Amino acid sequence: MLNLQKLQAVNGLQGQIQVPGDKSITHRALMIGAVAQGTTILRNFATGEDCQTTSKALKDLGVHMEQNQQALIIHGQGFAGLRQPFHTLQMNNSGTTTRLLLGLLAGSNFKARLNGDDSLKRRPMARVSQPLAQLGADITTNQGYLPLVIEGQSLKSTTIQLKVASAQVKSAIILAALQAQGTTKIQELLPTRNHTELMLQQFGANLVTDATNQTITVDSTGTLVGQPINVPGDISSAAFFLVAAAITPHSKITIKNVGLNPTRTKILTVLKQMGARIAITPHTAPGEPRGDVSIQTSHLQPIQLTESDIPALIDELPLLALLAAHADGVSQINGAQELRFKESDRLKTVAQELQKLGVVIQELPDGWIIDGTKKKHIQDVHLDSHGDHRIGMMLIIAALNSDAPLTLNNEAAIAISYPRFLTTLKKLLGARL
Ligand SMILES: O=C(O)C1=C[C@@H](OP(=O)(O)O)[C@@H](O)[C@H](O)C1
Ligand SMILES: C=C(OP(=O)(O)O)C(=O)O
Repeated sequence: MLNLQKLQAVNGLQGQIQVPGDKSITHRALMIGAVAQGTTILRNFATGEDCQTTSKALKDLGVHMEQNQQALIIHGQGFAGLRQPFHTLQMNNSGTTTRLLLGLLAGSNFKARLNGDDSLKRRPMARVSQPLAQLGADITTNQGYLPLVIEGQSLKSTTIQLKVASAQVKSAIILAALQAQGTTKIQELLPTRNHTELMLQQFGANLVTDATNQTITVDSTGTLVGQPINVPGDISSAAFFLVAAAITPHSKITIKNVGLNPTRTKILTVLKQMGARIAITPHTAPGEPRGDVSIQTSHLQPIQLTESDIPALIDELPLLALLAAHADGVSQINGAQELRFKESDRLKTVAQELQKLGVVIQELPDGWIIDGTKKKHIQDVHLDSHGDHRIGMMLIIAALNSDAPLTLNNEAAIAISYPRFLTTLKKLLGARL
């Protein structure tokens, strides 16, 4: 149990920090590096538990990797270099590992069994096994959930219309399409993060995107060649501190080297729309866009968001609820039903935990209504992450401005994406470590 009373922001948040490398990009670099030919050198990669789950699974599949102080070196031997694992592949808490790996293994010449922790076992896998089956994949799920068995098949290309706006599902299909005979067309429901597409283009895949039609065309004729990848800071991790500074008096912070891929930056747009004093200085480096982001304490206006706004800030929505609780008016978020399928049912857990803090928040089937003008007294000092890293970190930020004796249960979940979160937060608070 974490004592949150020790983490009060008495003098605001100040200073300059960096956040860990992007989790989504790290998962992809590990997997694509593993099936490319030659050496992939990965710098500034995410070291949280989810990405360790990916590297462990790849090692279990026979991929050779070594780590020195600055870089992870992956010795890829093509798709044909993957080997049947000796035991069940453990997906732990990571949805991205599970779903992308299914795409990677769909065209192999062996069988693998995948399982996960209790949270992951509650998350839907039919959304990925069904479209992969259209390419000829053979996946037997436990009624749409883990554990599952995948038996590699020779795959045939086709056209696939995605039924959910999910970068994980899209990426799984793209990774399978690289192994399918012919040309696969994927039609997205809404644009989602495009790190898989950008990285595969860098590695030499034959992949074309059409932003106007939201289609991706993948041909298996390209050859993937190992690449150097310098991962930008994770905007989804940076967001905790951006929101903390915006809502905490006397704050002014800068986060260096944050990933600024437009499919991920909606939180910055929304902060601006809400009136946050934010400045972005882009870098000119090649590869994924990145830059420095500065923010100060701000007077916030309410916001309305609908379905098309959601994918580009999907993981920041718990934080957005907290921002809305500090805005001068009533905010409404709709079209966010995907939050029910994350590490926890985030629509429910966010409402439940913020209500403990006296926030006036109503859970809707697909979002929330949050009245920032009507704060009640603290209802319960015992907060809970529900084993969900993003809920845990959001609650720590929510508690910064309270002098109540608050505690956080299940705080260990933070290590899923950000093991050093508290160290960095304490640095910004000026606290002794
Ligand atoms: O592709 C990815 O790396 C991710 C996609 C999103 O999930 P969905 O694809 O399920 O929306 C996001 O919530 C997750 O944290 C990471
Ligand atoms: C949903 C998340 O991750 P995953 O789906 O990979 O478990 C997340 O990091 O918020």
